Formats: sequence, C-alpha cells, structure tokens
Amino acid sequence: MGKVLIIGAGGVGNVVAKKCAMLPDVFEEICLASRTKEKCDKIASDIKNQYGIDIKTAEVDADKTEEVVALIKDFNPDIVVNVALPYQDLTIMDACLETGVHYLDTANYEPKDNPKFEYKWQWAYHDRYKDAGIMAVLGCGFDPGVTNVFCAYAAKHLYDTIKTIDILDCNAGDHGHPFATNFNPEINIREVTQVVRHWKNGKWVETPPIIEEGSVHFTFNYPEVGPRESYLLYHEEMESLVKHIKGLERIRFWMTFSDQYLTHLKVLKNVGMTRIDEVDYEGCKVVPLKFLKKLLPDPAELGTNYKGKTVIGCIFDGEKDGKRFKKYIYNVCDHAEAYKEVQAQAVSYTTGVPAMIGAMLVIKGVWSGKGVFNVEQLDPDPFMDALNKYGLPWKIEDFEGELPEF
Ligand SMILES: NC(=O)c1ccc[n+]([C@@H]2O[C@H](COP(=O)([O-])OP(=O)(O)OC[C@H]3O[C@@H](n4cnc5c(N)ncnc54)[C@H](O)[C@@H]3O)[C@@H](O)[C@H]2O)c1
Ligand SMILES: N[C@@H](CCCCN[C@@H](CCC(=O)O)C(=O)O)C(=O)O
Repeated sequence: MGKVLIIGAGGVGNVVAKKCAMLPDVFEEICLASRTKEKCDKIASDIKNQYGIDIKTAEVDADKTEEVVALIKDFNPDIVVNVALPYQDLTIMDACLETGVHYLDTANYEPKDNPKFEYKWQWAYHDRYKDAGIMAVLGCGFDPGVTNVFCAYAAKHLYDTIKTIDILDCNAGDHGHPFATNFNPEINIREVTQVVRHWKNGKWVETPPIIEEGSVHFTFNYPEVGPRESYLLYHEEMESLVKHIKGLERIRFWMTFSDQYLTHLKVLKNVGMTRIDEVDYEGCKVVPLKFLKKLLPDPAELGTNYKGKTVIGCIFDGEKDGKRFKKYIYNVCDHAEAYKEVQAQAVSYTTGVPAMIGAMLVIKGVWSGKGVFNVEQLDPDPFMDALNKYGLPWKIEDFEGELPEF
C-alpha cells in the first residue's frame, strides 16, 4: 500500500522498522537509513531472520538536506519517519518539502547550542507544507504522541470541557546499570536538567529543575507498579495541548525518578559533565555531554535483562452535562515482553509503536491533511484502536486518588 523511509537506527528506529515489517500489506517497502549503515544492516538482518522480509538500508547524514533529498529521490517513499535526533528535524522537513513527501517525527526541534525544545521552528513550516499538499505529523511517539491522542480522545468522547490535565510518566523498570538513560543520553539529559514549567491560568509557571532544591515532587500510586516519586518536569506536548485543548485551566507533566538516578545526575552536573559547550582538552575540543554519551550504556542495548514496567497516562478533570469528574487513561508496557517481541526495552517500544501507527494511518489516508499537525489535531479513534491491536493496550478508569493542588 505504501513505502516508508525510516531515518535513525537507534533504539526507537529498531522498533519502528520491525513493527512496519510485521505489516507487509501496509508497508510494501521499507528503507532504514542512518549515519552508520552497519546499524541498519544488523536490524535488516534480524528482520529477514524473524519475518522473512527484505528491507533496504542506506547511509545518510540527515544534517545535510541534500543527502536526504537524494535518498528520497532514489527510494521514492510515501512518508519519511524521522527517529534520528531532534537536531535533524528541520533538515529532514526541508527534504520532504523539496520532494513532496509526508513527514512524521517523535520529538520537536531543538538547536544544538541551546537546549530549548519548542514547536515554533516546525510550526513555521505549516503554510509551505499546505501549499505543497503534504502533511507533517509532529510528536508521534508516546509522550508526546499517545498522551496527545489520549487528550484528543477525552475531549471528543468524555468531556464537554477539560479543566486540568496531569500527564504521568513512570518507568518502574530495572536495567541493572547504576546509571543509564533509556533514550539518547544527550537528548535525555538536556531535557531533564532544564528549568521546569507548567501551565496555569494562561501563563507558564517556572519551578526549579528536578535535581535542585525546591523541585516539586509527590508520591503517586501507579497501577500495577505501586507508589513512585514523581517530579514536575517540562515536556513538549504541553506546548501544543495548551493551544489545541480549548478551555484548559492547567496542565502539568510528572516523571518518575529514583534517588539513585537523581544522585548520579546531580554529581554529573556538579562536575561539569552535562555541559554542552566546547572545552579544550589538551588541544582537543570536547563537549562534556557528548563525551558522557560515549561512556554511558547504549539505550538500544539495555533491553537484554530489563525487568519491570512503564506506566504512562493522563488524568483529566472536567465537566460533561454539568457534572464534574476525573478520568485516568493509561498504558502499561512490560520491558521483558517488549524485548521478547522486538529486542527493545519498553521506552523504545512505547515510542516506536506509535510512530509506526501514525505512519500507517497517513499511508492508508485515514489521517490526512495539508500542513503541519500535532497529533491531538487528528482523529484519535483509529489511533486508539490501533494501540490496542499493535501492542500498547490502554485502560480508562474513574480517578478517585489525590494530586497535589497548586
Ligand atoms: N516521544 C517520545 O515518547 C520519545 C521517547 C523517547 C525518545 N524519543 C525520540 O526518539 C528519537 C530516537 O531516540 P533513540 O533512543 O532511538 O536514540 P538513539 O541515539 O538510540 O538513536 C538515534 C539514531 O539516529 C542516528 N543519527 C544521529 N544523527 C544522525 C544524522 N545526522 N543522520 C542520520 N542519522 C543520525 C544515530 O546514529 C542513531 O542510530 C530521539 O529524537 C528521541 O528524542 C521520543
Ligand atoms: N517516556 C519518557 C521516557 C524517559 C523515562 C525517563 N525516566 C528515567 C528514570 C530513570 C530512573 O529513575 O532510574 C529513565 O531514564 O527511565 C520520555 O518521553 O521522556
């Protein structure tokens, strides 16, 4: 039915490629491209052994629009799925624009020298994508991605007005390493060391970073995994949800962190290892965070002995027919089961499956449009059905528990 070009052969790219290969009626041809072709070839060989499907592989430096354009012209895909790094979002979007091909990603653009991820750069492409008659789907992983779909579903089916949203992201897994990140260490550490923001009554409110005095946290009792300390964190989906969920009074994002993780992060920051500027080391220019990434475990290799589960979802408070109530929509994903299926831990799995589903809906024409879209602007129903079918089942429950009120 369609051809997909996947760019990025890391933890998430492995999952997207394998999940697409499981649906040969939808994804007739697959090309997996990355900066290092050997990584693509390894995944392609797994796919051949597991599903008997041949996929193409290619080397591309996605920082260079001309290389992506050449690859698109050669393979002629219907959609490009970008699961490289956020730094490549704009160069890949430019290439899609030049060649008239749909685009999908899982993380919004951030400049290398400024760890501030914002949608403004990608939203600026809207008119050009519209004029070209193509579609860009932004942030189609789990969070952003599925969490936005949960919000669109709640707005469509559960509430007349949603007053507050709390997104809760728990990784209660154990990978056995003293310190590791579950997706690209450089991107992850830039994200979790920033000043925290949540949105209340039309304004962004700032609070200290998770490793600093005064950070905001509370214990939440997660389904299936129990109580976990959850920290207020800035996450990109809040920026688009504030714009698209009408009548919203407050939105917050919480992520779980263990004391061990926080202690390591605090020390790394205090000794300068999370710096993103160049340091001169014996005549050699070194970016400490990039060097740290080299030393930390590769997130794509973490899955082997991973135990435990992730629990990610949204708690809504709002009104329907004059009645006020709270609902919790969430997914639970088991690291070991994800590994058994696609040799990936659950953070890669929960990101890669939604990217595959988004690409499938675009290829089938179920999601269509001209311009740049965040996931909550598209129909949540076919996506919610597909989550149940392709490995990320969800539940909706009444929520009677307590959340901090501020
Ligand atoms: N929305 C979500 O829920 C969510 C969650 C986790 C990760 N993510 C995003 O998923 C993406 C992939 O994460 P990951 O854990 O697989 O990271 P990773 O580091 O394991 O993989 C990234 C891949 O991109 C390749 N790459 C980097 N620069 C490139 C370039 N210039 N040209 C071509 N290829 C290049 C790398 O070689 C690597 O194979 C990241 O953008 C991350 O922010 C989103
Ligand atoms: N879905 C998340 C994935 C990151 C999970 C981060 N939590 C830390 C906690 C680690 C620990 O406490 O040991 C993690 O790396 O899993 C996202 O979108 O960012």
